[in-house]
Amino acid sequence: MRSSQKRKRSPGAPRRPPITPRTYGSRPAPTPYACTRAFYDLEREPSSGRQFQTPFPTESQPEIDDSQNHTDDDLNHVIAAIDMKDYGTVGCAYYSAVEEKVYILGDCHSGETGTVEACRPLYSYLLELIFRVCSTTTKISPKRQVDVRPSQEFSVTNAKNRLVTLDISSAHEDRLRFLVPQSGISGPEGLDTEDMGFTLREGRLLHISSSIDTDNPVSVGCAGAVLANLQRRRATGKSMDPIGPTDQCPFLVKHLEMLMGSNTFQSLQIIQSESHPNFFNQGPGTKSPSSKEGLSIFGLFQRFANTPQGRAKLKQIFFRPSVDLDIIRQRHDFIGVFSRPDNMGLLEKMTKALKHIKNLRPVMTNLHKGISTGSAKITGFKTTVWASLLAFAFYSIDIHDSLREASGANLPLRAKALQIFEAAQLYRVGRMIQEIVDIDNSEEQGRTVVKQGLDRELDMMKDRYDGLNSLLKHVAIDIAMTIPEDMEIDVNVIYFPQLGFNIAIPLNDREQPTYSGTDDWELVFTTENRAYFKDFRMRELDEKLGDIYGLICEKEIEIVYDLAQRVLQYEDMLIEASDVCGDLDSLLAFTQSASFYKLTRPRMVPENIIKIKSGRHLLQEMTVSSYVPNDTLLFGGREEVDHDQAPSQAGLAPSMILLTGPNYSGKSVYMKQVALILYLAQIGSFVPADSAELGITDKILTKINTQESVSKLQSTFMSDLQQISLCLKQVSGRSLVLIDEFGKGTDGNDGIGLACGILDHLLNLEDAPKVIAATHFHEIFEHNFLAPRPRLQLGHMEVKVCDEYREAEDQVTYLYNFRPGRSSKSFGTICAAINGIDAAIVARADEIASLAARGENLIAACAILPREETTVLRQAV
Ligand SMILES: Nc1ncnc2c1ncn2[C@@H]1O[C@H](COP(=O)(O)OP(=O)(O)OP(=O)(O)O)[C@@H](O)[C@H]1O
Repeated sequence: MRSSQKRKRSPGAPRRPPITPRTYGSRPAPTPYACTRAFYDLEREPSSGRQFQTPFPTESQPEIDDSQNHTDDDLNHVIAAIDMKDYGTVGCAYYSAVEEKVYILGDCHSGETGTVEACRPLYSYLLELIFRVCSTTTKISPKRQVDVRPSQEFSVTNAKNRLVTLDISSAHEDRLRFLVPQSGISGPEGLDTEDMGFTLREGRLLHISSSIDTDNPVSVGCAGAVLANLQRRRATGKSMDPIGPTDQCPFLVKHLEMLMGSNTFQSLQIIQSESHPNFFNQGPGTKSPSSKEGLSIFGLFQRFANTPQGRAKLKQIFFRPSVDLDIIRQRHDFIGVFSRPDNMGLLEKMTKALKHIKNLRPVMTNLHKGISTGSAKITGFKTTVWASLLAFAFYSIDIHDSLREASGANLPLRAKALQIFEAAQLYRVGRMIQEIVDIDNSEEQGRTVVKQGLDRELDMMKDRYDGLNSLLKHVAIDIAMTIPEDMEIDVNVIYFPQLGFNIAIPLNDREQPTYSGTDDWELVFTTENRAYFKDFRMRELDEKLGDIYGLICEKEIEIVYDLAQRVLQYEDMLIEASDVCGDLDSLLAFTQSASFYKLTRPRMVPENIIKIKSGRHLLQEMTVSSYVPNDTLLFGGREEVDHDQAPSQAGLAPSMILLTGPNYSGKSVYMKQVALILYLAQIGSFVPADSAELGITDKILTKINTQESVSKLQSTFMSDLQQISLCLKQVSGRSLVLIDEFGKGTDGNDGIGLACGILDHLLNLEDAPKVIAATHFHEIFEHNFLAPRPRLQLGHMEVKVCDEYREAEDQVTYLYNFRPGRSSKSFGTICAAINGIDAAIVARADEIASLAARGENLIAACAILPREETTVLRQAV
């Protein structure tokens, strides 16, 4: 607080002193997780009754003396490694000793970025998942042991080094030598791989890439950590029995399997993060390069989520489509209920309320921190804490009331939310805060201010403090009067908490006070441009009022601390309520999307079927003026099919649609549209179609859109092969496989052969997956490489062709209708013309294509020189 006086001038307005925050309370901040990396050793109950011992040295348990022989207990081990990168991606891999197999999960995203805390549910989810898998396969309940390992064990480079040393990677070594020939070396048979210009390591790495998707760096790092652990165990095993046969050594790895990959997410544009256009745009404290959601299906839905926890939940749902019919139906029911016209008002009320709701997890952490530390920043936070809590209580009551009112709602989530909101005592928490905290003043002053009328003593102190303004003004005038009249000096009287009252006099050019007062003035301290003195008046004020500000703060801290303790009694319930707001928000986002994008409820059925009427592609339909919807019918598996369901061709029960059609006719869009409809249905959303009848699909496997990257070792064709190899390894009768133009990156005959081989294999599987494939290899049909069969349906995307297309403006009209049967042409040259390729080049391409079609000698034809060149040559001769 300060009062300023200039000699012979009117006094300036006094102002309050800056707030000095203080530390108060003694409650320690919650300890964050000690680390982000952990091992989980899940050992099933030993059959011999031997005591469980951890192979890892931990504080509580010394390293075991594993001097006993390896028994069946070794086979009971499942070793899982989990890691989180600081931008919210969790990876996981585990080893099953009984199967001698390492499973690698695809990288998962917590939905929230930046904190270990945010990933906690995902950690637990993954762990529970593994735990459940282990228990159900053996029907024995596992025990767990956790160990924390150094980060180097989780590095991707180390992981790759370990993966290439596995026996499985060397199985095809004899073939690897032909994969990457060095330029200039032709690569005759018998040459060593190193002679061929690529190392054995690279070759093995390529082979490994056909089993696992190395675009999941966190999970691949975890696999490395699991392998490191197994290596240590084997070392112990060898030391026990140094001459024992190695194949009897436990903890061998003979198989690798990737459980889910990121490829499908990218190729279907489900979730796509784009790097921030400004690479250096990384705000303070940002731990990773910033990214934003690009054009994606998730982006279309995310815009309807209002809370941070709702957005996080939505992302989790998008990353984890369900195969549980009950879960899917419950979500569909929820959307159905809140899409009803009589519930529209409630939907609006809830979404409005959700806009004011914050995620209480960080709010509660700040409440703890504010109580234990109380730096200036934290004091600022506290204001937000109370405002957020009050808003939460207030608006959650609105949501609670709307849920209660909702008609026709027999929904588990509604029941759960009502129960949680009631248990959270929202009224009580809200009233407590409202009675004590002066929210407006707190925000203005950047600290928690207690309301007037709550504590008499505090009110009196505040009155006295407020009266200081006029008191300081008068004192400043008094002092100014004692300064000689010829000196024009600014005199201020300033109150600093802890330092008390001081006279402030400006410094001159020589950094000396412009006035030093009378004998009783004592210089206390100087700053850059002022000197501060105490005289008898200041000492008197110090004595009478000096502690007042400190006393006010202390009293307020006491009251607020007490309030915080009372609120923290409801912490768990409030956090649950905040989480359930996220659940509601995510499903309400689905509900709003359903009405905004005109989605309909799919009928989820137990049969292995995809039956879509007038399906659409959500992203594509936004980019074209009029989108043409299409139907789809596919049956997977081996079960008997109700042939009435099939289209006009009686008895046809296709598990595969093989699409042909000109370039640009909509083949890729069609196949992606089917996959997306299925995907949306299985995350619990309504779908873009007039109607859809869908059976549960366990995986969507894709060979679409090769992503070329300089950081990748593979060529385009190799990458295609690896994608298809991953598909074939993971496919089941319940899967949907999309194959877009496989085999185009190599010699035509090889490509056709490989494509036919793969399609034939998929059709012949007893438990056949549902497949949509697109190809430009018309030779497949012309030479009958794929025998017709009921499981195979040929289809094409319709186009209207003008015979004299060279002259006509619109040579090909794309109708984008899916039609049964095959198309005979690719119209590649017309596409080239449409896309701006020079007319002369297109004409020449047409000429060569028609010669080839007539079976004429292309060499002779190409040897004919153009007329101008012939003339020039004649003249030269
Ligand atoms: N059903 C549709 N309705 C309207 N426009 C469509 C439809 N399907 C596709 N398109 C348009 O056609 C374009 C090309 O589609 P798509 O990439 O699927 O063709 P394609 O047959 O796979 O081509 P290519 O064989 O060259 O890969 C799309 O970008 C879109 O603009």
